[in-house]
Amino acid sequence: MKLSTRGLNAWYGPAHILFNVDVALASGEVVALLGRNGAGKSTLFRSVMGLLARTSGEVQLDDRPIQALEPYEIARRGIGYVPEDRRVFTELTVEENLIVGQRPPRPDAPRWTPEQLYTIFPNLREMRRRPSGRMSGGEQQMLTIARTLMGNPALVLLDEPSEGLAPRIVEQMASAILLMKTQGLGILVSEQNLHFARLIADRAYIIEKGHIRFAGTMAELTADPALKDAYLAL
Ligand SMILES: Nc1ncnc2c1ncn2[C@@H]1O[C@H](COP(=O)(O)OP(=O)(O)OP(=O)(O)O)[C@@H](O)[C@H]1O
Repeated sequence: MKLSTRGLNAWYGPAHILFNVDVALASGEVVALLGRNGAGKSTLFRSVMGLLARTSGEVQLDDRPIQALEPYEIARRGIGYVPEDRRVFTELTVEENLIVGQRPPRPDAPRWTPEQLYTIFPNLREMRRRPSGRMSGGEQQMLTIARTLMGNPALVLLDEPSEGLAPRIVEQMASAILLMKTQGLGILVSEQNLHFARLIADRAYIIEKGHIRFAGTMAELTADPALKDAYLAL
């Protein structure tokens, strides 16, 4: 499956936030969307999911336009979205949260069970019967991702999955994302942290003030330190 935007613009009320954004994501690859606070990363994800009142340009899934669809229809076509404000059902146990996320399998996407997700996120297995309100922020972040995978998406958009995590948990998150990729999932990860992106991504985009300033491989990005100085946090 392939997701792409062409000439995507987005507004919040009168404020023009995204300018002619072209990005693409295919099954089986991890792509980083890098940019500072307020650069427009979350807005791009929300625009793709049909959550913004005003956009122009195109969002295509396998070359078919999806920008006129409702958010739930876009999700049903196989795009999973994990927003920054991770929300778990705090009264439910870890395993109950996973079951709530379950959707029918799709032929063109990896199929997940709680058991497989526990192999990717071993912490969740130990806590499977614990109410999810009694977990750390990092564990809740992992649970939100795992619950999204229970919907059997072909592609997922992860909004800053490493944010606020302890270094050891950041490493677990990186290996979880790489395991998700080996199952054939396509993953677009927004990130401020170049170090985390280097651990996981094949390609990257840099967004600044709503414009894509760089598109290329991680090797190309690493080879040009001026990009980091100009557009990314240290
Ligand atoms: N609901 C909103 N109404 C008006 N402006 C908004 C709204 N949400 C975000 N913005 C503005 O849009 C711009 C892009 O914000 P966005 O959240 O997409 O950035 P980001 O790259 O995801 O950064 P962050 O890491 O802070 O989430 C910022 O200038 C922000 O102030």
